[in-house]
Amino acid sequence: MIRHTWPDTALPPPAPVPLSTSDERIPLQLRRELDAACARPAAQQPAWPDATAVHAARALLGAAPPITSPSEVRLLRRRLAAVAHGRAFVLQGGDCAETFEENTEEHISGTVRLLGDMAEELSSTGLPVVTIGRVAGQYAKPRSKPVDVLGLPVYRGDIVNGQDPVPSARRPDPDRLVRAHSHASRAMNYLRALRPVTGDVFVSHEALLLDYELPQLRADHPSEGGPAEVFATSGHFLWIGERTRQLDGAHVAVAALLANPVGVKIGPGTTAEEVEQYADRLNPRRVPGKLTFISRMGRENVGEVLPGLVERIRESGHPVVWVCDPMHGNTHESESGYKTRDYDDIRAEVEVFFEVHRQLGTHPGGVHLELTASDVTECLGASSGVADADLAARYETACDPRLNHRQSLDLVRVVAALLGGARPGPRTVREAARRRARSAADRQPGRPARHRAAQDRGVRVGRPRQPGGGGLGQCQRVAA
Ligand SMILES: O=C[C@H](O)[C@H](O)COP(=O)(O)O
Ligand SMILES: C=C(OP(=O)(O)O)C(=O)O
Repeated sequence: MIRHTWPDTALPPPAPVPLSTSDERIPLQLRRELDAACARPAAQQPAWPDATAVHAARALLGAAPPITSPSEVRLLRRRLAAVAHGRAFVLQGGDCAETFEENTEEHISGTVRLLGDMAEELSSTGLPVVTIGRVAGQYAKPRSKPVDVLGLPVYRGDIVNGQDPVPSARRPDPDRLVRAHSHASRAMNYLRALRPVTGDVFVSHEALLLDYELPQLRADHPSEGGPAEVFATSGHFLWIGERTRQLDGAHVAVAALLANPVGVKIGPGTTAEEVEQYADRLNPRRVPGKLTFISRMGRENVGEVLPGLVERIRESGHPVVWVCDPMHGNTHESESGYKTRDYDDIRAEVEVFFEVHRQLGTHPGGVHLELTASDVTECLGASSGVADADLAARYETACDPRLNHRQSLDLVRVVAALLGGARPGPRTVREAARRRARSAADRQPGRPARHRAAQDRGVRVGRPRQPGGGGLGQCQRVAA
């Protein structure tokens, strides 16, 4: 195998481009707070080779028309508030990595149609669905390693560099920041045109690249009066990824100043203290719908880790939205060498997520999926029966494996059935209240509440107690 050496790797790393925002449209006090936020360490930023070009790109982004508007973002905030109160459900999905090449009518309408079909299935439970695409801005990818198997700098999404495995393509190019904005604007424009047939589709992406996000901040005053709010106009909903959620980092500090609803991806290493700190930092005024936790634990960990986090937040009284991303904790390499995910693992993580919320009397607020309407072969299993030997046929993702059309519909039927079962009707509301009362009683020394509830349902949460049974962390079905 040829190992390429990227020409710039021999040079000292370029000086970081200052991230401060000097946009005078933002009130001075907020600008100062943003500057302080940006002075914190920011993980996963590209080593742009040319600082002048980055400044030029930022100036263009600062002058460009916004992709989303404050009024749309406020509408989403209200919808997510309903989710936080248990009265609606979030369906968030789309490509792992959008590409400029696939920013086409066919691709976008395919995703929107699929999300629409899935939303319809979910709304048969009686709960309104808040549909949020990973669309119109999902161009940046955090990576586990800086170089790939060929020794080339990794692909970091079309907003940074190209996929081709050659050194010139992998060089970060600041002009791509501007191209990303123009692709996102076009996608958003088309989504607005589709609105009459598909209802509201809000857009979201990982707020990873601060050089993209900061120039697009704009201030707006609520119509009912009150102080100016700062909006990220690159999307409606932005999330902080598992790799950039450092509590002392720039991503959390910047997100804390935004009026947009924000999400935090939380993996299996997340502690109860951390989730409470995210809630205190990102939503100090406890506005329902402002903060979403996107749990991406993996099938093996979700039953062990998630209950403690949900309990802590429930006890803190923070009105968060809980969403399950069953994709990112279930990635593995197939025998044939493809990065893949097994439908059974994805489904199992969703089931445990619902079970945890059922036991704790909290609302399983949504799912976050990497999917495409195309008939790709990237994830294994489900009714389309994709096997390892099939992966090569249509493995087209730019980064992580997505559910294809059939797999997405298979999964949403499972989610709808779980949601139908979890929906609080009059009886289950009383039951939830009883459970909460029991839980208070169980805080006295003795069995933890969730273990008692688990026994009631034939489901065990937490580590198995049998000698030699260590290592299994997920909820386990036990013989009834
Ligand atoms: O989508 C998520 C991450 O960007 C992706 O899983 C990272 O992939 P890697 O571990 O191959 O770098
Ligand atoms: C990178 C992603 O996820 P995570 O941060 O959870 O790994 C993603 O959703 O694209």
